[in-house]
Amino acid sequence: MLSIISGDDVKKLDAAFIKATGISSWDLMENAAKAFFAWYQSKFMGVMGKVFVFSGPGNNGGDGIAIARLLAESGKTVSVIFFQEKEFCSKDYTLNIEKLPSKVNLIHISDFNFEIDENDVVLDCIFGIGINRPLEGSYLEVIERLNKTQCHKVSIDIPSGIPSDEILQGKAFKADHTVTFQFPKLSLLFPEHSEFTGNIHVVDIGIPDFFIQNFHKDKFFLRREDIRKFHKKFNPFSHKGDFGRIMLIGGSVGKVGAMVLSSKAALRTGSGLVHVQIAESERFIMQTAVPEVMVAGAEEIKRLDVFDALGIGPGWGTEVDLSFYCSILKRYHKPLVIDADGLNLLSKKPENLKYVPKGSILTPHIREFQRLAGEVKDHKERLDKARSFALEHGVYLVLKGAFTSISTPNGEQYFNSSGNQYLATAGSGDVLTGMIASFLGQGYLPLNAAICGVFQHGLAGEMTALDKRRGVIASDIIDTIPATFVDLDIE
Ligand SMILES: NC(=O)C1=CN([C@@H]2O[C@H](COP(=O)(O)OP(=O)(O)OC[C@H]3O[C@@H](n4cnc5c(N)ncnc54)[C@H](OP(=O)(O)O)[C@@H]3O)[C@@H](O)[C@H]2O)[C@@H](O)CC1
Ligand SMILES: [K+]
Repeated sequence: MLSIISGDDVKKLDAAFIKATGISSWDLMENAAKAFFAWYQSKFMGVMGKVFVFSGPGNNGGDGIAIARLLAESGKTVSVIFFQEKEFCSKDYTLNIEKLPSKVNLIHISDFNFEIDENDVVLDCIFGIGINRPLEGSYLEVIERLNKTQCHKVSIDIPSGIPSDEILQGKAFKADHTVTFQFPKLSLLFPEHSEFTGNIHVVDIGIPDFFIQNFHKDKFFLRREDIRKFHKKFNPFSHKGDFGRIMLIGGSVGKVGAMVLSSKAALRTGSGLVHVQIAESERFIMQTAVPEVMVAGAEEIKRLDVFDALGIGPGWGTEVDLSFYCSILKRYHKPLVIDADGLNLLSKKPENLKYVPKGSILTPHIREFQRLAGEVKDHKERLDKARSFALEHGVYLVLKGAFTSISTPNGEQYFNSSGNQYLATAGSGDVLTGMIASFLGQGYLPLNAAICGVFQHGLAGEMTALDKRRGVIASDIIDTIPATFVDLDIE
């Protein structure tokens, strides 16, 4: 798991790492350049065009010049386009200029004619996390011109113009790929910046995560290799009771499909027993669609505590008797999952939030969260609000979207890295509810249930999109859940 630290802390981290290990700041830049070069070789070596490296005056520009050297040594035709004479540039920029082989064309921006071909590659090393004001003058002109140029575009560390932790003011470089060092900068995860970042790739520059943790505050980036450790182990002696008994509550008239999806997803995620509480008239549809599910009667609703987890909300409608909802929340004493109409009903009567059992998992998408917590001006404020909401109510708040975030009752935030745009399809949220409720019912801690559910839901989306792309529907995601266990090597 990678810790996400602020741009200001990166500078302190660099200084502390250099002091502790005795390596030089130039070595660290060289590590960054080599890490980028390895990425480039794996992704871009087939691209035969020329490489244009646009280098700003700071260390981001210095990275670019070191990268230009490595690319030229590998046989590429490389030009460096610079903005400032070296005496106005950072120390490691200057050192790298001195090491640049003569075969690299070194061109001042005022002499550059912008003859860039479709097959050429532009590396954006104008500004990194040291940007401290909106772009202007020649920087702005060049970036606007590059944004209109057809070619391959890659940003180093962060698209130039975007600050590391804040929302962009003004313009920025539009990349097809952003190759970021060590961990994704927080602002790369904001939806407002998706048109600039392109695909995000994190490359390791050799600062161990335990070292970074000295600086970390409360934000983490979840990657595929992290997921195994959040899973419980089962063995051949495990029986269906060990896999949990859950109850899903929702499915009003005409909306029982949501419960079909949630309950199937829970079964595919490994639940031993799945009960559903739905509108009486929808019983036949439910049992035909998912024969493995048991439809709950009045008796089960009375004895809620026999269930290892509840999932409330899919297809429930907003006409539900609020006193019935409230009685469920008051009588159930373990963490549960609330989604969709379960959340909308809480927005209608926020005082009921106090009855939500501590450690429960709430899974709003952006609009549902807005109904619950109020308007925000941008994603940064939304994330801050999600954090304070989770702290205040003692819940795990799963804010769904690209890089779904999980805010915890102790103020931490975990960002998911799996998934794609094809998950934005009807019923996808119902699938996630079923998955998280299933893990919770299998005895996972709420954080682990949320992490495994969110990651594998995203992974199932990625895997099913391989041959379906925008044709992915929620049922395909469910069908792919078992393959995610295989893919991650989880028994
Ligand atoms: N551990 C790591 O992660 C490592 C990070 N590394 C790399 O270092 C990068 C950070 O480098 P950095 O701190 O030198 O900042 P960077 O973004 O190059 O620019 C600062 C310069 O720009 C200027 N300036 C600012 N805004 C401006 C504007 N709007 N318009 C005009 N000028 C503006 C500012 O000068 P000012 O005018 O404010 O005095 C200053 O000269 C990081 O992103 C990564 O690529 C690796 O090398 C090694 C390990
Ligand atoms: K950059």
